[in-house]
Amino acid sequence: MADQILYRKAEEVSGLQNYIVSLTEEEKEAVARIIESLPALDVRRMENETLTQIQVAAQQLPSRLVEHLVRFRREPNRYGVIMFRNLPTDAELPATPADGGFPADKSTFVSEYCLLQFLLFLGEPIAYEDEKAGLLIQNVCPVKGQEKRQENTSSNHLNYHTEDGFHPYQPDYLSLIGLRADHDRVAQTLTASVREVLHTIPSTALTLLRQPLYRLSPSSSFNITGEDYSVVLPVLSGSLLEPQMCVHFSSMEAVNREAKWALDTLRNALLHVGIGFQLNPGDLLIMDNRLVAHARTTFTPRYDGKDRWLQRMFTVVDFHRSSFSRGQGGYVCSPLYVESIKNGNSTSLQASKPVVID
Ligand SMILES: O=C(O)CCC(=O)C(=O)O
Ligand SMILES: [Fe+2]
Repeated sequence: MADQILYRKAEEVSGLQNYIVSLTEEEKEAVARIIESLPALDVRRMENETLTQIQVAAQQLPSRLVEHLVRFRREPNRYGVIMFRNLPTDAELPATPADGGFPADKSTFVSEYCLLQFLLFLGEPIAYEDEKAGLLIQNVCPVKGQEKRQENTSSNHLNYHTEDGFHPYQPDYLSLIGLRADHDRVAQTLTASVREVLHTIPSTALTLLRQPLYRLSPSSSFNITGEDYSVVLPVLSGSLLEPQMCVHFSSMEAVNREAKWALDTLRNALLHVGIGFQLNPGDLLIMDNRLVAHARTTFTPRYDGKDRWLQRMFTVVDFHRSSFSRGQGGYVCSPLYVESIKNGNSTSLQASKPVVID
């Protein structure tokens, strides 16, 4: 069932305005000039050397923007998000990919370069072979026939979730850049931060939310083959006063009634602090995936090539932790595989296939 939609528009949340950074025309030109100096990108084969060149070039970004990124990484704000507006955009765009896949006919790379330049200040890029073909920069578009799915190819309400929270190497940061708005300009990406609600949650609920009492199944965007699988996790972890949160209001189930009560309490609290961001061309929203859950409101696609189109990229702060899964020099985690635990009734997801080095 879809969550009841309750949110304030980002422009109306006064404290958030410090973290909505609109580029001046000079800053926009400076970003565009850096991008012009960079070669054409092959998004399907991003070499380490290419990433290094992009990151070196990004050191020339206007210092105000760099300062915002550095501060966000060091001390995330209570909303767990930062947004940049008025970024340069691609002069021409091909049709919005009908299948949400790679747009082979996109011949300029302004949106990709904006994502990469900004996100490389927030860790190392990461992707997953079982999701969106392991693309580092993924396309988020409505797909015909998938309107009601709880994944980003849908257009009905998408419930709050932590991105890939079931994955051992889930993203620390998740970013979305707007290429095309929806026709009616109604789609809002919603965020809800644990830091906004923690003080409202009774301590009994907090204690339960810190226990591994929550079963989480991978999202349907992940092509994991095998039997039924899930992981059992706590919802809150880490610091008592500034915990991390992992939730999913479609694919997470509490294992008993008390745990369900605690999750419902958190869910209701989050539903009251939602913030809505409309992602127009040139808008970049960066979320700390450890602090915020995100969702999306309903919109109506026309499947006419001009539908809503976002691009998405993930980063992690500790890249080494996933090195076994990624193998040498790569940023794509190898497929998860499912291993039954015969003595319990459960299954568990294993980190990855071992990497074979010739
Ligand atoms: O469409 C959106 O605004 C967000 C979709 C989403 O949850 C995602 O791409 O991770
Ligand atoms: Fe998502």
